[in-house]
Amino acid sequence: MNTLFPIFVKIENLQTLVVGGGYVGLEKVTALLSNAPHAPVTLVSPEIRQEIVDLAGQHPNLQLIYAFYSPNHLDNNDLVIVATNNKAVNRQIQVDCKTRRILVNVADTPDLCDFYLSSVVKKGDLKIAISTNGKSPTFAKRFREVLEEILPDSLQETLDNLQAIRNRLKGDFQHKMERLNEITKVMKS
Ligand SMILES: C[C@@]1(CC(=O)O)c2cc3[nH]c(cc4nc(cc5[nH]c(cc(n2)[C@H]1CCC(=O)O)[C@@](C)(CC(=O)O)[C@@H]5CCC(=O)O)C(CC(=O)O)=C4CCC(=O)O)c(CCC(=O)O)c3CC(=O)O
Ligand SMILES: NC(=O)C1=CN([C@@H]2O[C@H](COP(=O)(O)OP(=O)(O)OC[C@H]3O[C@@H](n4cnc5c(N)ncnc54)[C@H](O)[C@@H]3O)[C@@H](O)[C@H]2O)C=CC1
Repeated sequence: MNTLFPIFVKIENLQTLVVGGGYVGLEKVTALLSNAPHAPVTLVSPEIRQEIVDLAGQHPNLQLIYAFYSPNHLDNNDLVIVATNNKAVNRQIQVDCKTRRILVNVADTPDLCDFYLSSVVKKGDLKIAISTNGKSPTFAKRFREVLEEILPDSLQETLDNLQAIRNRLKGDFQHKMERLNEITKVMKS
């Protein structure tokens, strides 16, 4: 069954905590900040990879805490991504998050995740998130590369033009919808 419900989150408006400062922590922080450079993110870990320290140098909104996880680190956070190399700690953090109704991702344990990260294709304002329902992240990565290759850079111009037309169109909702459907019909051929 594929029951995942995709949403696009305004991560700048939320507080995100990443637990674990290793390779996976780096991947997840990079994923967050490459989409939203100003998103407020805190990373807690006794040891933190140099690449993450460098990222914090470029992003004042990335706060580093050198400590082992404790439940008070969850305070004021909306989303938590767990990436320690200790399964028992990961599980405990997941339980703590559920108690507090905080959405949680445990990178190495799909069954403990409330949400998955996706492969992200971005061409200007167009963003496509790819999921394989946890089956093959590598397929998601490869498919992202295929889409990045085939989507033309001119897409942004098309979106800008469509926005201008959308803003100019007068009339009721029905009329606008019909016009915009008419104008974009060419995409289907
Ligand atoms: C369920 C999910 C939960 C989550 O992490 O959110 C999850 C779980 C796991 N990943 C594992 C491994 C790898 N993950 C990647 C890469 C990515 N993983 C991402 C997402 C997800 N990974 C979620 C499902 C997404 C979906 O539905 O497709 C991407 C898309 C987004 C991101 O992480 O930002 C990002 C690609 C970004 C890009 O480049 O576009 C690579 C390849 C690589 O890095 O080259 C490998 C090694 C190869 C392999 O093992 O497949 C393991 C085994 C760990 C172990 O063996 O210890 C588990 C655990 C398990 O499956 O049990
Ligand atoms: N979902 C995914 O994409 C993938 C998941 N994994 C899994 O993710 C986990 C982490 O992998 P890596 O980052 O490569 O490991 P790593 O060993 O590079 O990093 C682990 C980090 O966790 C920190 N840590 C340990 N105990 C902690 C605690 N109590 N509180 C806070 N931080 C703590 C360590 O200081 C270290 O910085 C592994 O269990 C691995 O199996 C691995 C590859 C891909």
